[in-house]
Amino acid sequence: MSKTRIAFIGAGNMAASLIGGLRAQGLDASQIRASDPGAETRSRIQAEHGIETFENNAQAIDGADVIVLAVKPQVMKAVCQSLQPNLQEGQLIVSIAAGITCASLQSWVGARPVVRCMPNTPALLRQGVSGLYATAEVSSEQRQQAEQLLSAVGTALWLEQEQQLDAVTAVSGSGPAYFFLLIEAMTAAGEKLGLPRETASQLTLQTALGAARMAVASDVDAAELRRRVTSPAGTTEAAIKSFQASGFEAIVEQALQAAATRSAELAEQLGK
Ligand SMILES: NC(=O)C1=CN([C@@H]2O[C@H](COP(=O)(O)OP(=O)(O)OC[C@H]3O[C@@H](n4cnc5c(N)ncnc54)[C@H](OP(=O)(O)O)[C@@H]3O)[C@@H](O)[C@H]2O)C=CC1
Ligand SMILES: O=C(O)[C@@H]1CCC=N1
Repeated sequence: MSKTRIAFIGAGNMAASLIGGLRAQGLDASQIRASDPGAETRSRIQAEHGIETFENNAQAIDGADVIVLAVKPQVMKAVCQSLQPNLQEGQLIVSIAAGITCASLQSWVGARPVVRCMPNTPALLRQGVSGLYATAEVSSEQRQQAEQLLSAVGTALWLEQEQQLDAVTAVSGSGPAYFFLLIEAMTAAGEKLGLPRETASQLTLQTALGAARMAVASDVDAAELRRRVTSPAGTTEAAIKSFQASGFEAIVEQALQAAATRSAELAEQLGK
């Protein structure tokens, strides 16, 4: 990574998280470029990270070793097709878009090395996790470059099958939103039980943080940690029984299935 030059196409939420992580890891601002149609977006990213920005995508990729496609899936085809004539030999394409397959990307940019990955927004705090899949054209040096890019913002896990990215998207790509939803719901319920909103919020947030840290640090699994909180005939047991009577596990399974199905649908709808 010491000399790798990286160009981001699209400088929105995820690109900003990744650029922040790379800069915090010590990558020089001169090694990173970004392009985006939004003048305000470009000014913000330039001011925050000191990198050069462009309105024109072709200018941003000139001389880059790695091109990170960080645009919405809906514009990916148009972006790839407009980049294609300007791509240079040996450039690695890394896509972070939900749903869009390597086959679609290669049909738009040519049979080039492509890594498809799915990061998540805690990348902003370098607490992200990503799944990565590489096409056969990707060299071992390029695999390392992609892994270092995603490792700069958290944990990077290689996948054997591209299809597994639908599941990664359902679990960790969209996952932060599920925890935020639980935080919202617990805070509101605490308030209904008579706590001031700010107190309910602090109790919920510190409990979420503490539980996640315990689960990560512990040598026993989450089910055992849960059992240790659950006294026989106590308060936790009452709450867990209520969750389970409402089909908690099935609700979670159905929600993740809906996300994975949507990921596959995006591939179908936007991949041609
Ligand atoms: N947000 C998340 O939690 C995650 C998102 N992803 C994936 O990351 C990708 C980006 O998502 P996110 O960062 O949230 O989206 P954002 O909308 O925040 O960022 C996308 C950026 O691309 C810009 N853009 C639009 N058209 C072009 C173009 N032709 N050339 C260059 N830039 C362009 C947009 O500008 P404008 O707004 O003006 O259109 C916007 O600034 C998506 O494909 C998503 O699936 C992956 C994992 C997690
Ligand atoms: O909701 C989405 O489609 C994107 C992909 C994963 C998280 N956000």
